[in-house]
Amino acid sequence: MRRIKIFDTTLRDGEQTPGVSLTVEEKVEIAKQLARLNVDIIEAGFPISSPGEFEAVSRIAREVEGPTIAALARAVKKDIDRAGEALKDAEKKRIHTFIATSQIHMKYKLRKSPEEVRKLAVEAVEYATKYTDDIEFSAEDATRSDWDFLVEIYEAVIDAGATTINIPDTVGYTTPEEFYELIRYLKKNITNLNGVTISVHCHDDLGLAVANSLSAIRAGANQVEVTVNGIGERAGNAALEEVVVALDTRKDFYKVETGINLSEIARTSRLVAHLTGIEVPPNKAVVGANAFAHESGIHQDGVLKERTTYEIIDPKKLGFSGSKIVLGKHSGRHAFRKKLEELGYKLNEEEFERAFAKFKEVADRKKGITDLDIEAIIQEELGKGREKYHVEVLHVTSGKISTATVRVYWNGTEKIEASWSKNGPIDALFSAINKALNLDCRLKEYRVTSVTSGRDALGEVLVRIEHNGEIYVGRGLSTDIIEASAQAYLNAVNRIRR
Ligand SMILES: CC(=O)SCCNC(=O)CCNC(=O)[C@H](O)C(C)(C)COP(=O)(O)OP(=O)(O)OC[C@H]1O[C@@H](n2cnc3c(N)ncnc32)[C@H](O)[C@@H]1OP(=O)(O)O
Ligand SMILES: CC(C)C(=O)C(=O)O
Ligand SMILES: [Mg+2]
Repeated sequence: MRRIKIFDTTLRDGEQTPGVSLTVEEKVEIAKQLARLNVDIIEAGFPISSPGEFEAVSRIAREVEGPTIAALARAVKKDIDRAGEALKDAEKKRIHTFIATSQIHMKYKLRKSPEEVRKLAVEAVEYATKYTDDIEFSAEDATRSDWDFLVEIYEAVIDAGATTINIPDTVGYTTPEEFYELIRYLKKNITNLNGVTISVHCHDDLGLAVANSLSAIRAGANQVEVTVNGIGERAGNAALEEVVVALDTRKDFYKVETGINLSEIARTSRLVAHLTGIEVPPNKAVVGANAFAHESGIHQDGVLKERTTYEIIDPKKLGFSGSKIVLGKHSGRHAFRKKLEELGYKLNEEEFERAFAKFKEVADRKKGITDLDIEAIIQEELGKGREKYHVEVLHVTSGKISTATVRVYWNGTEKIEASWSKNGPIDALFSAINKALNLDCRLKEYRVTSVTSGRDALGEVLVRIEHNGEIYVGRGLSTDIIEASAQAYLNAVNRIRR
């Protein structure tokens, strides 16, 4: 099978993500992880850009074993010197030099003619041979450049010593079909390609970076430049994990392979998200929190019976713990039953149906159903009809000292009133209930969640109380948080005094 080289530019283009700046230590840590992931080339940075960047590239060159270490340089001697010096100690080193070739860039940014640009490119590559024989040349903004000018400049830099020619879609402008044609065109028309690596570098401005990279591979490119989690300038670069996992999953179609150690993908993604501060969106392919999560009943049923019904990638193969079944309003009985089994509940059919109906009712109002919610539903359903105590909140004041007065009913008719003052209204409320019931228990957890939005939002209160060493869960739901708290507390108390 044709081998595709993975050129990781997380530490160079990825660090160009607005708001991201990695310390030397952080860059070294990511580089070591990239080596464990087994990328072929690590673009460690752009040494001329700052002393810290120079130091980071030098440290990576010295400390990271395995991949080739690359450094970026404009087609400028002082940039190439800094890159060459920073790479000095690398076992395998590459200088990556570039210059823009599109009319827009040459005319407005560089203010140079195509002839001058070609000359600078050739001189840069020749100069870089002073430091290494592994030289990559990029024609920046290639996809908006004249195709025949590209052929001319790539031929010239290959003659000058370039061993990799990179075709960047710098502004994410191309499409899979057009990029395919461009790569074919270059392969057909560049006359001195013998053994030279064809690389692509795609940006995601139109959301096509991965598709364009895959299309280029089909057209014959044998190196892809990617970043972990797809971070990078503007909308980012082609995501390493998406390209690599697509090639692996659709090996039947692409018929190529990479050297990536797939089981390191989850760890690498988490490390890069953590150190850059750029969180992975939940719906992101391959590494998003939802990439292997199933919420709807039909899918959950399928996955529980046979994972591959709704999963084309095995999450464990990428270093994730496995698929997730997330309970929500779209879930069905199979998933609900599985969750009850996991939580250790054994319900008869009638209890199960009642609990399931209640679960659907709650899920309609609430975004995320947690294990605690399920526990509360089950306890409430199993205890239905056996509620001994009810509470009425008569009065609550809130201030420096808060006071609550409650009336607690039992056995339908008996009632007692009690008041208590404490620092906060909820504390006063729970103490008043304890007093009315002559109860000794401690509040271990108190949670309020808004289950709907707007001014009349329903608040759900969940309490865990401890009594004689046992934990009891209670749940209350109301538009009034005080009311919901009292209900939740009594709900737990009813379990104690069943
Ligand atoms: C598509 C890409 O991702 S390219 C990489 C982009 N990454 C970065 O720019 C990050 C690091 N960059 C930097 O730290 C700085 O821009 C430096 C150190 C490279 C240069 O800084 P400065 O000398 O202050 O120049 P500045 O960045 O303002 O302008 C860029 C200059 O380089 C020129 N230039 C841009 N690309 C190239 C190139 N590939 N080859 C030669 N010259 C170039 C520009 O025309 C401009 O020249 P001018 O000063 O004669 O007008
Ligand atoms: C330096 C080059 C390869 C680049 O990042 C781009 O063109 O996007
Ligand atoms: Mg780029």
